Amino acid sequence: MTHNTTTASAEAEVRVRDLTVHYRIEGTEYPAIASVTLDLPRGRITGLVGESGSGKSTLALALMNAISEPGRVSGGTVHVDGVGEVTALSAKQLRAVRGSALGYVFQASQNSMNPLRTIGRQILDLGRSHDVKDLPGLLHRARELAERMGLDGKRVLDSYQHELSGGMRQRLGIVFALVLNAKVLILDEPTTALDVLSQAAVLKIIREVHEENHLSTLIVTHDMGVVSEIADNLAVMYGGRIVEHGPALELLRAPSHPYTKALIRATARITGDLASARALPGRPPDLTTIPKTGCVFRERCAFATDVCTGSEPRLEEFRPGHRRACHADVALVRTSPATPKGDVS
Ligand SMILES: Nc1ncnc2c1ncn2[C@@H]1O[C@H](COP(=O)(O)OP(=O)(O)OP(=O)(O)O)[C@@H](O)[C@H]1O
Repeated sequence: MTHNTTTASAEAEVRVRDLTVHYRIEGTEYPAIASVTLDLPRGRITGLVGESGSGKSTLALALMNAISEPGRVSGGTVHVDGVGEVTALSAKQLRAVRGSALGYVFQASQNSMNPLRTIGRQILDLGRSHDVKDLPGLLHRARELAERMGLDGKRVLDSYQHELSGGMRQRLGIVFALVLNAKVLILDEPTTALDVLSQAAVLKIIREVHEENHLSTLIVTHDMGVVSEIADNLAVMYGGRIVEHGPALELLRAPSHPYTKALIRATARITGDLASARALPGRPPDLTTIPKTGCVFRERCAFATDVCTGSEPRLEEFRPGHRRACHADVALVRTSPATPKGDVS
């Protein structure tokens, strides 16, 4: 692991402030993420974790201003250095920025290639749509990246999507995200189609390319094992909120939010002990059941008191570069063996 130990000193390439996204369901709007404030520092990999439905993909899409109907960005800002305010860009400006300044691999993007064109032609299309002058150079870089991903570069560039396995397409998704030399890289579940060995190899390459190009990288995953291997900083989401954010090692060793603690305990690869790994009890809320007042985690939290029903805890820094949103005492959460409430599944 090559984790840095602080979030505070690095310069932020991406600054998200009070970002809120609503989805409309049967005529009523519900917040999928609420007042998210987060910096993605240059040269750092930030892991975004949380159970299914916590709002991770919505946040990743909102960073690119790519939320579509029935959703909308209803508040807040996303500032990217060298690009400006992303939520204020026109559709044309957005097309130019996506892929070039902002590289991304969205969930299931291994299924979203053009079935009628070879991968090489699609790389050329990408280059042309971003006014790349040196197209042979672009192909060369794509081939080199593919080879670093453990693929036969020439073969995959000459292939059509249907000739490639899910794992190969997933690696190529990462090649597409990196080939235009983006400064910000957003990867949503980049290794889910890979077996554990390939996953480790691809994570290593992401880390190398990230360091060579001094990127700001966000990796979205529900897999704490993935982020424990690669992330410098971690942001933990629950019910559309960031509930803890700080240096990865510190957060993994001494979680200070009851939800982070439960999430880590449920991950055998981190505890290193299958027998001691405990399933996270209870279920996360969906959009219609997220509490409107108080702490969103209180119904599953072993530390909840009356104050958690009455007021929502703010995400506040309790030591440099480490923030959490919880009313309970930090030391108590860190030292107590308490597990979350709920019906053990
Ligand atoms: N297009 C949509 N219309 C309505 N609700 C949506 C839409 N997309 C997402 N949601 C809801 O918004 C909430 C957040 O979803 P999101 O996909 O961002 O979570 P996630 O943490 O990325 O989950 P997963 O790990 O399963 O992808 C969920 O309750 C989800 O059902």
